[in-house]
Amino acid sequence: MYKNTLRKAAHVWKRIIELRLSEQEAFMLRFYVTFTDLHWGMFIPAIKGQGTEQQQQKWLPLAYKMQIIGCYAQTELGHGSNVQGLETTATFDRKSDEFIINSPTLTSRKWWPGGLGKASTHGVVYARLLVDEKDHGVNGFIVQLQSFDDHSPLPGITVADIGMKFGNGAYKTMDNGVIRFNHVTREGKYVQSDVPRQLFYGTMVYVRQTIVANASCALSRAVCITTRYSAVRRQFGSQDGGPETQVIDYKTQQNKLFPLVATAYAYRFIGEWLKWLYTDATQRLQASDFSTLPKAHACTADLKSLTTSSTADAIEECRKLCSSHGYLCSSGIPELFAVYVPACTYEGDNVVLLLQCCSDVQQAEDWLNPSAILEAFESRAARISVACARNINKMPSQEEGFDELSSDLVETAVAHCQLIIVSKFIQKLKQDIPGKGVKEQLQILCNIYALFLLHKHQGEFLATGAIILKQASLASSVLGRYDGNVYPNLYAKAWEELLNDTVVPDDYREYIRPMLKQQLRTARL
Ligand SMILES: Cc1cc2nc3c(=O)[nH]c(=O)nc-3n(C[C@H](O)[C@H](O)[C@H](O)COP(=O)(O)OP(=O)(O)OC[C@H]3O[C@@H](n4cnc5c(N)ncnc54)[C@H](O)[C@@H]3O)c2cc1C
Repeated sequence: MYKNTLRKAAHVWKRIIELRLSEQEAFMLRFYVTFTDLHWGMFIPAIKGQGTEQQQQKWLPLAYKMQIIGCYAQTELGHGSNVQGLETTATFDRKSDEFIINSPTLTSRKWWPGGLGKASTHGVVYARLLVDEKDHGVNGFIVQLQSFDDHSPLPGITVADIGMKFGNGAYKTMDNGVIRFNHVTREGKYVQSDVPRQLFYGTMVYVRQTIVANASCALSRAVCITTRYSAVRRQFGSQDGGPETQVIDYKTQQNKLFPLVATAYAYRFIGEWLKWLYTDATQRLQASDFSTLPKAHACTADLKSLTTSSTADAIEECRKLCSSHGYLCSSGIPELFAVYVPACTYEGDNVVLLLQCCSDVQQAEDWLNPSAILEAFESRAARISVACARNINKMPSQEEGFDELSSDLVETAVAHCQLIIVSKFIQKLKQDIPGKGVKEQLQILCNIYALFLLHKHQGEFLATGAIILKQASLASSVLGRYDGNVYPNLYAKAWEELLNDTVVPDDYREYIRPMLKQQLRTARL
């Protein structure tokens, strides 16, 4: 799969040059090829957004012509969301006038950057800048990773692919990588950057607004597949040998599908608005006006979180709406889901982003009181049931009422079942439960369950902004080890990856080298 991606990337690049495509046209063509995603999607924007003029003049022409391939190396084995916790160091050595890049611990090794494992020759590496033992915090450094002669890692660098990922193809076609720097040096002179700190946020705003736009694309594909199939699929309802009912005519199907179709449109418009917001903020930045940047930053972070979470859920919902056939890879939905779902994690974990943007959201403490939980579930179930019953009574007959309001009935049933489960859980906790500490743990689990539902159906509850983490299955996983020895095992497991049998990918000579070595005079880029 990786070889095939390299082949496609090389071909796409050839066509971009032959057809003399503009940046926008080239973007559309590359959209379907993941291997160079990070080069164009993060490496170049990081240099454009954070580099000094001198740095841009040096690196951008090389990057635009793909004479270097870059990645964005921020996340480490031990830290993702907490960027301030990064451990990689860049120590300025006055004697040699160099930065020495080092991974002092196992957890400091870069872990995840797309394109790092095999393809990239360079990376924007985020590291703590140490000058005369003073820590200047996390800064970006352009570091050469592979030799231009044979693509082997430069001295002091250990680099590999991190291993198989979720899905059938999806991100398995990308060499997300791990890298260890052992006192790596490069020539360079330390110059205090004159680029305003705020521009760092400008890069994030750019990347996140493209993610929001992509949410609409992914969701549109899912609802398009589902809507067409729902019109073709027929189940039940045949009268006198006539055709069965199209499943799109069932209210329950409509109730789930139509809001998703509407959402795809809503996301498209919000994506366009964010693009405008970004362009406006960029123009102002050029005039050293930073006034709109905080708003643009908050909006893109918040909307990135909201749109990617709901799109991932929506694609899965579409799979269910296509039922068994949606589970087949040939439906296109499983692959779409596998490609899409990490958007909830990369460029900022969605929960963490929401926490950043909604600091005034109410806390969950009040809901830890069982009677408050029960009251809320009871009143919600009662309100929905009464409303539903009233609406059914307004119909000419009960049968027609049940048919027309089937979605409401499903909602009522769900609310009622959830009330039963929560109340039984609470009831159980009033009894004696043997085993030291077992009751306390069950109490926590009960709260988690109830608060998860409160959060999921917050529109119905008019509830709080409490955030609940879903529990993942931990069985036979390097993450869920009984001994907690996660990092060494995660790290060791990566080296079992087939792609890591050779340091330089087998296909380097065929695809990467020709791309890096070519002279691209005809390109408009
Ligand atoms: C497909 C893919 C591609 C990627 N590409 C790149 C790349 O090119 N370059 C790169 O540098 N990185 C990349 N990443 C890494 C990505 O940026 C990180 O995964 C992301 O920042 C989240 O960090 P983490 O995975 O370490 O999660 P963690 O931060 O460890 O989060 C674990 C859990 O803790 C929760 N949590 C964390 N902090 C808080 C808090 N303060 N309050 C409440 N809950 C919290 C989170 O919500 C989450 O549920 C990629 C990841 C993926 C999946």
